[in-house]
Amino acid sequence: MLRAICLGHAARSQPNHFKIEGDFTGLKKLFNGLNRMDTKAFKRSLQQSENYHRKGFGHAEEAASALQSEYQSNLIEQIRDNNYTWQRGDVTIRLAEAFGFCWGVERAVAMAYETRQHFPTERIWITNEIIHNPSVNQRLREMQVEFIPVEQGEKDFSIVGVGDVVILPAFGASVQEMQVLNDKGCTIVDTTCPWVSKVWNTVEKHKKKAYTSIIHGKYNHEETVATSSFAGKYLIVLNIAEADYVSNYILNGGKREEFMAKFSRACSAGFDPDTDLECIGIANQTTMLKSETEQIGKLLEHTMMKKYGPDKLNEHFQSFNTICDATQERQDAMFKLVDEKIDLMLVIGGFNSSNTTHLQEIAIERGIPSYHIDSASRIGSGNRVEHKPLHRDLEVVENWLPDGKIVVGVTSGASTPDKVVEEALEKIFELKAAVVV
Ligand SMILES: C/C(=C\COP(=O)(O)OP(=O)(O)O)CO
Ligand code: SF4
Repeated sequence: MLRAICLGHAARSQPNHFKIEGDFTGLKKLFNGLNRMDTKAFKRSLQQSENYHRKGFGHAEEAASALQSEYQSNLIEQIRDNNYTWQRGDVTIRLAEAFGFCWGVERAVAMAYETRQHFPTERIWITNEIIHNPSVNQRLREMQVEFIPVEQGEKDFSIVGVGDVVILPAFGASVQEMQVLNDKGCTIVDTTCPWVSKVWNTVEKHKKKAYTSIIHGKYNHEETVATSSFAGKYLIVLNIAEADYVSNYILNGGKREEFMAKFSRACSAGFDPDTDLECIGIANQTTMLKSETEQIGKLLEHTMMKKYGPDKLNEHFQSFNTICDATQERQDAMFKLVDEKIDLMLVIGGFNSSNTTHLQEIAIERGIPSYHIDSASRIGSGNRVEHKPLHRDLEVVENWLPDGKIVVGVTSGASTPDKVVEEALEKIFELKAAVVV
């Protein structure tokens, strides 16, 4: 119940001489709701527009065959059929049982190819990388799909003309970007993976109940930028350490300025940690480390239970697991692979690929020497590799392949074509053969 308390005669000359006391939650929810655009309604109306496409253009077969010839690999098919094992000379390859292109990536890239075929002469744009793989993005450039230019950190949409076609990548796009493109009257081809849209639905549910979405993800990752644009109040936590900091603030309070400095780029406008963490819902970027997402969910559930009591938990906490199946399968396969006797691990995928980086993390946690490369060109002659150690810049390592017989564990991220994996394996076979000579 709300109570208006008069602050007394002296305060009457001031505009707010009444202090409101009581349970503000309902009122705050109402203001937040009024302040924000109805993103759900916007999306629904966009989907009904004749300028909006998310189901391809009837060229699925041609697109599938282009993908097959450009990205598939016979060698990798053979290794799959040979119980994920291959031996040549001194090298035994052990391939993870789930790796490479996921369903959502194949779907998005195929749609981009279909778009080119369907609009052979129109100018086609993409709002950012379609997926985090350099060779696939390069292929789109070669097909004259242009990337929206970025000026001083801001995308410049003024370059897009009325009749142009704009592809939204597999990560999706922010609701503001969609609105700009829709207002311009462009043809929008939406390749957003449905698993990503599922996360948007989750934060919409939080928003409807005026819960703050706690998003486990990277605040500047394209998917999380899009997801947070559909949220009401939100706070993005990168890892368990940040979640722990938030939990501690909820339970014990803390320095507001320090909190705001820490999350300045990772929270919604006007976020107030003292009032916006009373009711929270959990969501996550689809490609985070599954175990960490679960840990964060449990930690915040316990936090809210401790603060409000078990019987009030449902009023203050909501959680839906939005890690996608492909991410789970690739991480589970990696956990299986690192249990084997492996001399070194090769992790192949874009350096900005979140799911690939998490595969690398699993190998490193087990103490296996692990090399993250984005293409076969990183493997040089003379037994050297240029790779990206976790959270560090590129490094060159000499003599990375040990002498004698070796077992190499191999995995690749959800955005890595099998062809790239094959090229890397061929380089390893070549190097080891040269060492023997
Ligand atoms: C498109 C997409 C996943 C495909 O792998 P990506 O490597 O492109 O993306 P991410 O792991 O999120 O950095 C978003 O779920
Ligand atoms: S990793 Fe998951 S969410 Fe991302 S594109 Fe693939 S299937 Fe979709």
